[in-house]
Amino acid sequence: MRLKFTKMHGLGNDFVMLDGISQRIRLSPEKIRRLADRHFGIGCDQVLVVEAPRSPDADFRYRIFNADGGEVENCGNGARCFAKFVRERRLTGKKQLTVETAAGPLKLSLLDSGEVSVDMGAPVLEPEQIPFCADRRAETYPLEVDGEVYTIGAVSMGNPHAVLLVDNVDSAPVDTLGPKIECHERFPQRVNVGFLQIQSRQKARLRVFERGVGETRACGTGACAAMVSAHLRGLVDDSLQIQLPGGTLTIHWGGPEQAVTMTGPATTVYQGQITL
Ligand SMILES: N[C@H](CCC[C@H](N)C(=O)O)C(=O)O
Repeated sequence: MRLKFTKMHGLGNDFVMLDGISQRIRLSPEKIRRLADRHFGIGCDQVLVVEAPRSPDADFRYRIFNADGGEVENCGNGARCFAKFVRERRLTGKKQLTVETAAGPLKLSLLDSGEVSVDMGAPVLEPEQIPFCADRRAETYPLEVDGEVYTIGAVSMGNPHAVLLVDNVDSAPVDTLGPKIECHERFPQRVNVGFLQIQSRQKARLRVFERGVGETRACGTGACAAMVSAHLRGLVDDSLQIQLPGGTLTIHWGGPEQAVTMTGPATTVYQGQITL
């Protein structure tokens, strides 16, 4: 199978973008892993496949696959890259888009600045919907890992996130604690793990160990989940600048039942073809 692709990134969280409208795409988990492999394939954190919408209310549908081959529900950085991708490929002339994802519809706006703003929908906080095993909904939960108890927030942005507060992200145990929490038994579908350093009520730093990938240079849904968890704990205002290793996202959330808005860049790196 010969595939045309576009390599893109959102703050260094990188993607192989595939137009599934003008080319017929059949991808097994093994083929996804091959595309994502940084030595035997193109190399990326996620593979995104753009398709025609199933609903008349949407402009497109897009599917998201982690580097390990698993399909997931949502991808914030990917949503921004998707919006730029469909404009650049002239699949649409619109600047306001509705896209179907496995987590539901997202509304995206291409801004004159070149950045993209995404209405990420309202966070999900009920443990069984995250999913996370807990007796009741709370702002924070104790989580035991190797005999030590950590305090986490648990939030879904369509995909599951655990959020830990740290004094300094540079010294956070991302590589050691990240994978242990990713596969913790209380997260039956595994989980993305965010390490959040709050600098003020308007600024924070974040590193994310992503489910199915490992640490990435940025995580859009992770930034949204971290903001929600910090807001629930009364630690930040309604608008937060989050600095990730790859750059900064602006996240806005007014409180429970309200949508989270994420704004940031999307970058096209190159186009190519691959035979799988
Ligand atoms: N690893 C995530 C999917 C990609 C999310 C991330 N790249 C973003 O920008 O939100 C998961 O398994 O739920």
